[in-house]
Formats: sequence, structure tokens, C-alpha cells
Amino acid sequence: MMGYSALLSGNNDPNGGGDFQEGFEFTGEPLNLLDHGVVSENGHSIGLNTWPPELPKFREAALRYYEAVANIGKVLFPIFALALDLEEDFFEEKTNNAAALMRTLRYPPQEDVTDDHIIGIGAHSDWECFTILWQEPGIQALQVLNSEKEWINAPPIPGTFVINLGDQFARWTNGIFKSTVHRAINRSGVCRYSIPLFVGANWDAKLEHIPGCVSPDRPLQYEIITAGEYVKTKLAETYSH
Ligand SMILES: O=C(O)CCC(=O)C(=O)O
Ligand SMILES: [Fe+2]
Repeated sequence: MMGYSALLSGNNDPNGGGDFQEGFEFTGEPLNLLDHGVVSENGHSIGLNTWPPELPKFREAALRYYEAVANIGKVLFPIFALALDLEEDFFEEKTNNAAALMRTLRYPPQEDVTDDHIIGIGAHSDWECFTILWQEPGIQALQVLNSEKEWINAPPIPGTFVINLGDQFARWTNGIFKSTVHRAINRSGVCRYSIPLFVGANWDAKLEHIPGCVSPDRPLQYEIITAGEYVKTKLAETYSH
């Protein structure tokens, strides 16, 4: 959810009791904007992010980081297009208008977890195409589910990002590329910070299977909806409680 989300305001795992994290979410906006948070497009003013007034330098720092990491996201599409034997620019028109979302997350320590249903972020896959995640070095919290259904630690490696594949991309490829199920719990005894940036498809792009990804051996797995419809459904599920 855009802006500030409080502890337990989201619940990523339908079987969970809420996500024990808080965070601030925003999307890209021009850095040189004078009137913070409002940009004029074709004569219409559209509201963007609500920045915390107590932190005057936060906006610029966050937007600079956003831009650098969103650019990594843009490079991933042609790489995956080539891997799928498609033209390098195959995803361009489906993603050229998409705003990425970035979250700065804080996980309070949960050493003595009494309720296993409340962890930092419950098991889920991300909704978009790619997630580029920075994790605080030195604190193990993130786990991914492998094909044997075992939880594997994904420890932070200084100087690297974790890249998660998301549901929109899994749908485009009819499951050839899978979205990784993951969760995080902070048992370190100190606060943990992480920063995911979610790179998705254009809101109106159809999540239609790519030619070559459906065959008699691999029948169509998903109904065809737009990226926007998909995100709206997931938002309603995650913030409904
Ligand atoms: O904090 C993390 O390591 C994971 C965050 C995450 O999975 C998410 O925000 O979707
Ligand atoms: Fe995630």
C-alpha cells in the first residue's frame, strides 16, 4: 500500500496472522519536481507520493536509489526475452509504461515467537515480473521454498541483490519461469531492514501466454487477465483483514 504501512497491516500468507513488519512504499517521480508529490501530465495534475515531512533528505535519497535499481529491472527484460528465444525488445511495449514500486521495510526482532502464524512476512510469491531486493548484511531472515518444498535460507551477501521472479512473468511464460515462494522472519534479536523494488508490466498489459510457452505437454495454466486486474486482486487479498 502506498505511503506508510503499520505492523500487521498486511497479510501475505492467507494462512498467516499478519506480517510483522512496517514500511514506507512509493513509486517513481521526477527528482526535479518543485511541488513535492504532484506532477502535471497533459495539463492534469496527478498526485504521487506522500513523503514524510520530518525527513527532508529522504525523498531525494530514496528516489535516486529507486532510479538506479529500476534501471537494473529494465535490463532484465531483454535478457529474459533472449532466454525465451524472443526478440530482445519483446517485452518493451508491455512494460514501457509501468511504474515500479519500492518499499523500505523494518522488521522488529522476533526472538520468542509464540505464534507461528505471525512472522515478518508470510509465505508468498511477488506479484510483478521481477523483484530486486536489498537485504541488510549480517542478518539471516529471508527463506525461499525450493522444488522439494523445503525452506532454504537466502542469506544477505554484501554487495549483491536477491532477484525474485514474480507472478506476472510466470503467467506470461505459462509457468516455464516460476515465481519463487519466499518468507522472512527476523530472529536475530535486532531490527532488520530490507528494501524490495518491484518491477511489473504496464497496468493494461494482458498477461497472455507467450507463443511457444503453451504446448500439448504444457497446457494453458492461467486465465488471461491484465496486469492491473491481477495486482488489484492481490491487493484486496493481502489488505482485506
Ligand atoms: O524482507 C525481505 O527480505 C522480503 C520482502 C518481501 O518478500 C516482499 O516485500 O515482498
Ligand atoms: Fe516478496
